Amino acid sequence: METPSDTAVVGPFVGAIDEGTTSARFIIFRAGTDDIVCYHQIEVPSIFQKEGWCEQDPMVIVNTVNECIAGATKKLTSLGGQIKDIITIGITNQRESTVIWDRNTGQPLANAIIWLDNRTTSTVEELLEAIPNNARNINYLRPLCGLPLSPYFSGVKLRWLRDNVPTVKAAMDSGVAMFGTIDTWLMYNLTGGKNGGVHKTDVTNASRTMLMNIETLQWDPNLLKFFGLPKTILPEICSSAEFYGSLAQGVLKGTSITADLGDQQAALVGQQCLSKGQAKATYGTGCFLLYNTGPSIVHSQHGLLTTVGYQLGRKATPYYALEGSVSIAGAAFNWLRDNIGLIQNSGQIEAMAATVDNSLDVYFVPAFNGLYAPYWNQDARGVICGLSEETTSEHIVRATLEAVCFQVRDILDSMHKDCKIPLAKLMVDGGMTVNNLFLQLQSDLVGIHVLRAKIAETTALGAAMAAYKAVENRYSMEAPLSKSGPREPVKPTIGSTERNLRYQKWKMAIDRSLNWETSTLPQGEREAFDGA
Ligand SMILES: Nc1ncnc2c1ncn2[C@@H]1O[C@H](COP(=O)(O)OP(=O)(O)O)[C@@H](O)[C@H]1O
Ligand SMILES: O=P(O)(O)OC[C@H](O)CO
Repeated sequence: METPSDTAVVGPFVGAIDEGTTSARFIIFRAGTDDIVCYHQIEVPSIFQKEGWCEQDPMVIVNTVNECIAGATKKLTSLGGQIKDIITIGITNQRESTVIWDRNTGQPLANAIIWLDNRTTSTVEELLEAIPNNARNINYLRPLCGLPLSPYFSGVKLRWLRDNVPTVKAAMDSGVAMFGTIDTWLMYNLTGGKNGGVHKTDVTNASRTMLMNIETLQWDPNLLKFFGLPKTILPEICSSAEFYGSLAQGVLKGTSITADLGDQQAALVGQQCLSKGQAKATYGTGCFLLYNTGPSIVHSQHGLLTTVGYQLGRKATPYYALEGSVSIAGAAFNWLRDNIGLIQNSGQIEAMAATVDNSLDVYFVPAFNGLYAPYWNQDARGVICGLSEETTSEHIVRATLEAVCFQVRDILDSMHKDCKIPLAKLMVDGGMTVNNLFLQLQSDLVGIHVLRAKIAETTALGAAMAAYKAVENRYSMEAPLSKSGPREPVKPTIGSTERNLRYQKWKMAIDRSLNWETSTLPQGEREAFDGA
């Protein structure tokens, strides 16, 4: 007869903290495998103080992660597992979101400015004005950091904090300010906070700040000068897989942290896109497509980001990626639910969209906070075009799914132009990929094989794999994972003529959304409008 000890889960285990935009989770994997033993997940609320602003409370983020650790380890114990068998943990996080705190008190000086936050459009304008020869070129810093000037990145958010929050400016001037992306903030707190907490980040997160030189992988004095930021606030840049520090308290006191990666890069690792030419797309709040360019830095000529993919060890070769970032993907459905009331929950989306054969020529560009790749147009705003008397809610829901697919086509076209080799298949993961119709539309509208990940938690898996690699040298990241056997590709069912016609219409919709915020009416019409 089976006894409890026969069924108890057995270590070694590796833990992964995944601190995403909408929720935090702590997931416990069987070491070196993609077997999830247990996990605990809690939503993290965003604070919307003003139009275009998006913040989170840094202390709530830390407390939520600690609760997730407590919750998951409790479940591990109830399964008969031993907490001491968690041999190490990795951290993965929403990127670019910016925290600044006081090194004496360990307390935040402001709420975290979340990556989606659009308050810094005027900061971008001011920075553009500072570019020599009146060039106003958003790509001015690309050769140094691989990124265009955009409200998206941490350097711009930090500059806004310096210019608009007097206590931050004073703390920067007096040398007591510390800056971190969410990984750094969490690690500082988990390893002791003001009482000896480490101040570190990894190359993937640092590559999203606009402050790191993409070649040297060190903070760049010219970039710091451009943004007017002091070096004293910055964490040490480490590889993505090495010893960072040990937890200072709680049930995991003494456990080492041996990995740190931005969430999209962690998903690249978790999807085992570890060779040049492999790519993955993660569809959550936004959508992020990363294409592994190997050890070479490819500077995009077509609106993509050059970013660090991973560096799995202090002496390991850094791998780079081209990234296409879409700020609004699944978030468009949250808007349909919360602001418009067109759907009640995400479970309805597939069935509703499937009741119609097509979107009846409706095109929806959900450019709520401007358009990211490849347009980088912070003044774009959302449009729904092609409405007719026959248009129903179902057509709009279907057009919303298609909007994500077309945005991915925009990115893949740019990748093709930058890398010359068309992508044969795309690994996909994230919340939207439970939707089978969506995967079919993605395959149809791009003309590519789409392969869904077999485990949903590829991001956490990537962090766990990197953390294990740092403590177990013999572990091969390419080793087959039990759940990652051959995946059934979703293949295109429409031809290129239809695909290209639909894409031309999408481009027309994009034209209508670009520069909306700064568009002015012709003089006569403006006066008539003002007088109305
Ligand atoms: N069946 C579905 N069809 C389309 N979108 C979905 C579906 N289920 C969830 N989503 C979207 O996926 C997103 C959540 O995915 P998730 O990967 O958890 O996001 P994140 O990591 O950004 O928090 C939500 O924006 C939601 O609207
Ligand atoms: O938390 P996610 O999954 O929405 O990812 C956010 C990205 O890292 C932003 O760049």
